[in-house]
Amino acid sequence: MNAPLTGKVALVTGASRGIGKGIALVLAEQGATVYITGRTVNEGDYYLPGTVGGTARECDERGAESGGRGIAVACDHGDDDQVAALFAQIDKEQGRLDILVNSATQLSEDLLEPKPFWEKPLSNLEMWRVGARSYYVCSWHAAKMMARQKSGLIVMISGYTGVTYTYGVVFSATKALVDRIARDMAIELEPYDVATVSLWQGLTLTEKAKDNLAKMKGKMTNSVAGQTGSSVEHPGRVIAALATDPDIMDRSGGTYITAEIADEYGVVDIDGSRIQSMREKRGAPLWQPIRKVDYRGK
Ligand SMILES: NC(=O)c1ccc[n+]([C@@H]2O[C@H](COP(=O)([O-])OP(=O)(O)OC[C@H]3O[C@@H](n4cnc5c(N)ncnc54)[C@H](O)[C@@H]3O)[C@@H](O)[C@H]2O)c1
Repeated sequence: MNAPLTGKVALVTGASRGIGKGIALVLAEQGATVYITGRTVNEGDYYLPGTVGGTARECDERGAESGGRGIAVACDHGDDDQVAALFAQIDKEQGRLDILVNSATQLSEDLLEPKPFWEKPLSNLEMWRVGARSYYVCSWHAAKMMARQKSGLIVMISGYTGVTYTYGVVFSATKALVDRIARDMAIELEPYDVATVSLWQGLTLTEKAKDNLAKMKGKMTNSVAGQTGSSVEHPGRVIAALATDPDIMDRSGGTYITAEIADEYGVVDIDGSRIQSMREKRGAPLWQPIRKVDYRGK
């Protein structure tokens, strides 16, 4: 029963499907109690696949040996009151929070349409509301609990798009913003031994990504060409390694390429394969994530 994350409490936002779901499953398998959010209200079959209840059930199954489990909470991350209620619930039920993974992002339907920004609707700014602002709001709540307990890890799921042009102006700016939020939060959280990191995730074979790749067949954009992609669980394995690293504070405030940090921890994908970083694969030296630096006034 003594798994690496036994006794730890985690929250993974946007985990009814996609990367959030993959991360939740790994954290539960490694022993954590994982709160899972998504907007889906499960009327009828609570455990419907593709809903928060469905992920919670899979977490229970994956945590059968380690004592890990999933707790589903319907929460729209665009609604501050719902998010406040979520954190009040975690505090009441667990009294602590060890890991926050910000993953919920409301991608626009026209994300892949190659139109300039002024020809896309202003509603695309939803990606800032649920994808950047929402990362800040959850981190704000989590920081209160983590500073109180003097430990914790806050993870931003970000991407190379923080420094590259990918899928247009709004999407790229979303990732640049969350990278920067993680860097500055780290400075203020350092006295409390709470770490923040932003992870540049490469192509990940979510349900949606597989669908998009099928649609794009034969007309691959520069941003995805040549990538093989990882499973949705690979980033979860990396986050579990970060969460159990006794020297995690040395990394706090940094932006890391998930594939590169996986190599540092000896983490492989579920099929045993090593995931290659896009930077390595395509020799793109300008894609420099910023590792931990103290840039205060320097
Ligand atoms: N898939 C990739 O290849 C890839 C690569 C790099 C980075 N990322 C990043 O990973 C993160 C997750 O992306 P994904 O590919 O898993 O997306 P996805 O669309 O498959 O999953 C998004 C999840 O967020 C939830 N969500 C969306 N809006 C919400 C809201 N308002 N409230 C609560 N939950 C909400 C959805 O229900 C879903 O569970 C995003 O930040 C994305 O930019 C993805």
